[in-house]
Amino acid sequence: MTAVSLEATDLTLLARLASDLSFSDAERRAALLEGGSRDFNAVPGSGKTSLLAAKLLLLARKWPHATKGICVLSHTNVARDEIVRRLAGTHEGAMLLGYPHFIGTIHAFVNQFLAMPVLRALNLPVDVIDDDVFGTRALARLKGNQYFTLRAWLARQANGDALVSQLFFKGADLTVMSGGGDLPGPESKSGKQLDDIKRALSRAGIFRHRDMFAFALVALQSHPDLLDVIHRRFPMVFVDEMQDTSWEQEDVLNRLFDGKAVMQRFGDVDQKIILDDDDAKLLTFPRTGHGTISTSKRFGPRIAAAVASVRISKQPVTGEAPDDVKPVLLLYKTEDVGRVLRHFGKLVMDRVNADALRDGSVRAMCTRKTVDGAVDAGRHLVDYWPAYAQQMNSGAATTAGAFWTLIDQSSSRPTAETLAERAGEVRKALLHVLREAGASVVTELRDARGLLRAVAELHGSDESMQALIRDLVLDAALTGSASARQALPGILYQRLQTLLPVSMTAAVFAALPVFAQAPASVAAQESPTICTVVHAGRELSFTLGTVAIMKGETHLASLVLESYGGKSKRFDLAMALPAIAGVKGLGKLGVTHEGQMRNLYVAMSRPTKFLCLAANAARVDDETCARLVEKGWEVELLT
Ligand SMILES: Nc1ncnc2c1ncn2[C@@H]1O[C@H](COP(=O)(O)OP(=O)(O)OP(=O)(O)O)[C@@H](O)[C@H]1O
Repeated sequence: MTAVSLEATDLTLLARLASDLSFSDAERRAALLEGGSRDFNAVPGSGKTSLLAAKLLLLARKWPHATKGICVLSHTNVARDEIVRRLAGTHEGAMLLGYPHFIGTIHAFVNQFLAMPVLRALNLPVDVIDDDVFGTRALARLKGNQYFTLRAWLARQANGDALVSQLFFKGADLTVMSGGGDLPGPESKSGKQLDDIKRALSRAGIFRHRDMFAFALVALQSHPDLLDVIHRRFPMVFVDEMQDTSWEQEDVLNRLFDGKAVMQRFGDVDQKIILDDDDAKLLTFPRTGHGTISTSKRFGPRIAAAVASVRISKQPVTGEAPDDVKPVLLLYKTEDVGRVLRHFGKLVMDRVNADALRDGSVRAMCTRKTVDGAVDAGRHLVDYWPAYAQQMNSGAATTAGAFWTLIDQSSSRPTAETLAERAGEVRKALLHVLREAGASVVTELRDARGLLRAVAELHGSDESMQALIRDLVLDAALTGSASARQALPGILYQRLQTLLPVSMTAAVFAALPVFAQAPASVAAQESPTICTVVHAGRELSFTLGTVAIMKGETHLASLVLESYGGKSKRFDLAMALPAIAGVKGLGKLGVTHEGQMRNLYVAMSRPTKFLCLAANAARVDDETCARLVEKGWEVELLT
């Protein structure tokens, strides 16, 4: 190995190279000075990425090799860009931005050094590597006549579409598997047809991201010398956001570098919220003897204490930032759930001045977009902000009620002049339905004008669609009464069936949110992801979304909305609040409950200044509220 070590005297340079950051504590100094392979588990807001960038700046100054480089791997382009931004600011750092070094995502690294060369050798073209494109193309291919048997089999499965759209290659023998569930036996006719779809799309150059890790294993098996070439090229390897690494990815990295190069991995195992990895038990981060960074530069002691109380590993979290705003527990009655976001906006404006708001972000987060459960609100984002449903329809401009509004206009007997307009409204209504049902015929449609053409392209004729539109425009009996409206989803299911996903049953179709009546609280023009509040002569707009989307962010003020775990059958904040208040610990948790706590841990650790938790008043007891107040919280009932 020809790695480079840093010494204590090197650290003095950081006052010049990274003057906005402080590394004076023993934990950060140990991480900077570590010269061997080691993991570092660090709390939210500890500055993992900037610490790594600072370390790289120091290493760059001492790097002696012309043909060997440092390899820096992240999961997201955001983390990569943050590292590059810091390095580009100094002459020393800029030297790491080109050959022989590599700074990029794990995917980019695996593609460049392993998968692409092997795909070329196998004569497989690469047109697109994208999970969504693959899914759309796989479902479109399934419509072909030759897949009749497979369609019949899929129609009997609850997860038919997911099985087809998530086909991937696993291992060096390129076994076809699916992220959507177990496939039928490889010797069965359906199994062979699924295999056929996957391999046909590969020949057309259409892949999913995880396929690249299987091709990486092919590369290593067919060219074992590659192992030596790569670890000799990169004697030092740094991995950021290690908790988001799947076993497929870690396995490739271990084969390449473990025991051969200095490998230092940074992350926070308690922030692992993406749990779709069957092999998660094999993951090794953080390894025994790992280093720790327990102080957060993002938030102060009260937020730190709350964050620590839901940390699954039970390791301490210390908040070093100022602590001048009390956290708030906002309680709401079930009927007031739709007012929570706007009230939070007022709380923020009461506590933070306009200048500070200009420089920092305000966000509202919920673990769940939507979830079933016959329990009181708030279960998910749509309970708090019904317009969010539009966001979930992958760009479809559907609000609950939009379908009925469009259909209503067409049911009042049209005159000849308005006939074309009415047909247009019905086309839009049908587009909403088909989008929400996940019909592949509309995935590439930008608006309803192309609907007939798309249907004609798929089926050779648009006659039945034309007839349906005509009937909906002219036949008031289909839409004109309450009983007709009740029957309409069933009729549409029959008449649209050849366009619907094979696995869609009549019951699932009739329960699509598009057929729900508009809740009175949804203003037609409400944005799906932005809440705007006017209060005391000021206006504040803030974004709402899932915790998964906002992980890694730093906010000025964050609202964490209670959510329901469909499988766990428990509300996350109802579970966590007694622990946050210090009434009792979290106790023994199942896997799904732990997942809920990890999401809360990520969400509650975003703000620098103001943390607000919102929960249904009926689920929080008096003792919890009283103990929170003792700990310096405000508890407010939304009235
Ligand atoms: N060494 C440091 N000295 C002073 N401030 C720091 C330091 N490191 C980070 N910060 C500040 O702390 C905040 C959080 O940093 P950052 O987002 O990099 O943390 P993180 O470890 O990536 O957090 P998370 O794991 O929650 O995504 C930022 O505002 C950043 O400017």
